[in-house]
Amino acid sequence: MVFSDYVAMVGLSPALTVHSFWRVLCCLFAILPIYFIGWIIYTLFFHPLSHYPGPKLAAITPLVHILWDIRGEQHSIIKRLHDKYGDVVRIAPNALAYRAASAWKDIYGHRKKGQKIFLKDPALYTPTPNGVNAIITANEGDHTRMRRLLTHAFSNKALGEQEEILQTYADMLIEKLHGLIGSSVSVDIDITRWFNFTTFDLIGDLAFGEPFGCLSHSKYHWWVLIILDAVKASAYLKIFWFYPFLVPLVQVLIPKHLMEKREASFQLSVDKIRRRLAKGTSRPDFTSYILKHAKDGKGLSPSEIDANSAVFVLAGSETTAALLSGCIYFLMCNRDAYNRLILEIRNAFTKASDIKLSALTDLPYLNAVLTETMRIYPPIPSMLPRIVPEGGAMINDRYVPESVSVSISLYSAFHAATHFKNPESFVPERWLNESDEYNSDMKEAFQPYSYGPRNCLGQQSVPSPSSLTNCHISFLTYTNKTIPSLANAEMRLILAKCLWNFDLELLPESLDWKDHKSFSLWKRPELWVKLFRAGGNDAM
Ligand code: HEM
Repeated sequence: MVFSDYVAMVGLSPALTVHSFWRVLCCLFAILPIYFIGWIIYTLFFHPLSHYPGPKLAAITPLVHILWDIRGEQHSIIKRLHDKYGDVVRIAPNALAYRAASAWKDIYGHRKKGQKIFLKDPALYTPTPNGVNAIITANEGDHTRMRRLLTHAFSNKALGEQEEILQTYADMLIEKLHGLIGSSVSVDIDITRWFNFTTFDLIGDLAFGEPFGCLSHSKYHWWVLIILDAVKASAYLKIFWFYPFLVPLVQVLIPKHLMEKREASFQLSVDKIRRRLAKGTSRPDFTSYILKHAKDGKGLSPSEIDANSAVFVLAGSETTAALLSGCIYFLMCNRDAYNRLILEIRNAFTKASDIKLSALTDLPYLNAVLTETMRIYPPIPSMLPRIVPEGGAMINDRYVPESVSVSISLYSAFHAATHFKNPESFVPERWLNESDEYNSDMKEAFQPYSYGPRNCLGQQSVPSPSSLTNCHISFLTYTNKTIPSLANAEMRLILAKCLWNFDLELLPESLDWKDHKSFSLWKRPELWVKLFRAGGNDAM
């Protein structure tokens, strides 16, 4: 409907109304700058966060930090800001980013009775494309129900039953890599793709009862290729949280291919989980645990099962694949660490079939290497924003008013010189008590799996259901040899088998590999290495 039609319809004199329309428009144009100037003065000088340091432009508009996200630079920019301004930085009109160790407990820790919890910031945690919340985005009540149910799939007992599945994919990887070398002395490979193949196939089997077929076909399944684009779409979706009036422009503002990939990746996981549910078998995958409560009313609804399965695949594959790639890169760049690890692994096992999960917990250097990789190259380098509850809260010994979005930046906290000596150096020894050199490291700042009731389910090991309500972790959890977990078990097994079977050398094209972008997860480029059969490289 054009303006004149509208005028005719409401029965106004066209001349008068056109005149009024222009007057209203002119007034609007006059008022807008006044509004914006007023907003800038308020947000910089009178807003409750105006005393927090940070870039002025970011304090005025959330668009600045959305731009950091969209450009994949959030992790490095926040680190630079912390180095410049200190442990807390205002990164948006209503958002603070922390790096202090105490903020873990203040923001993410378990609450005392009567204390309100910090809910996940809905600007980042959007429901899956079916509009349903999975465990990662669920509200408190639904989260407790889902976590209680799903925790059983990650118990020690479950892990024991799942070992066979883990071994199958680790062995398939080794067999494929041997096949690539064939009768040659060595082969040049992009090792990131092989780790991706393995962790996606493995988690596909655990979540859906069928792998993605990446290892068997030696190529990416389309789902794996688009998954990071699907995550990237979420960075764009944030714009609509801050500016809901832009929703009608969704088609214009978000690249169409990103939205399509988000939908397609979700639909594939729905198809796969439906196939798994139809089989109804009792193999020791996640679904069998979910199905145990299907009929007693305590279980997940079909759409919750869809949503959670998609989350499992993403949470459980990209993270471990990133860590393994990072681990190989830092070992290649630090030959002393590499040689020490090779020695530990090869001395521990005389034959490949001896490499069992239980035996791997006894290799301190292996665990120290994985932990140090997690520090220097955390698989989730970004922020995990939460909303300060009603009444406000003390964070890092300072009062923060309610409704403010607060987060730790994992990358920044783990790279802070105030927390770790030589933060940019790869030093697995800092996690072993061999000398006093790294005693001053503030290890409490290091929580790569997050902290408190919403920490990572995949790192959690649950001895008995009675301890479910008190499952917070300390950094000891993943260096402590007595506590395996799915994430640790998988990474130890794959890394140990690779290094027992092969020697590796970094190729020149990947020397600067570590400098890349992140979109909640890393956008890993190819990592080119020369692969030899163990002992087959005379130069080593
Ligand atoms: C190196 C490996 C891993 C790292 C560093 C990691 C890290 C994390 C982090 C930081 C969170 C908190 C996310 C948030 O607050 O938004 C999380 C949550 C989660 N992770 Fe992991 N993760 C890893 C592996 C896994 C694996 C193998 C699985 C298995 C499927 C898994 C499943 C989950 C689930 C289900 C959640 C949501 C838990 C909840 O909200 O209660 N993760 N992970």
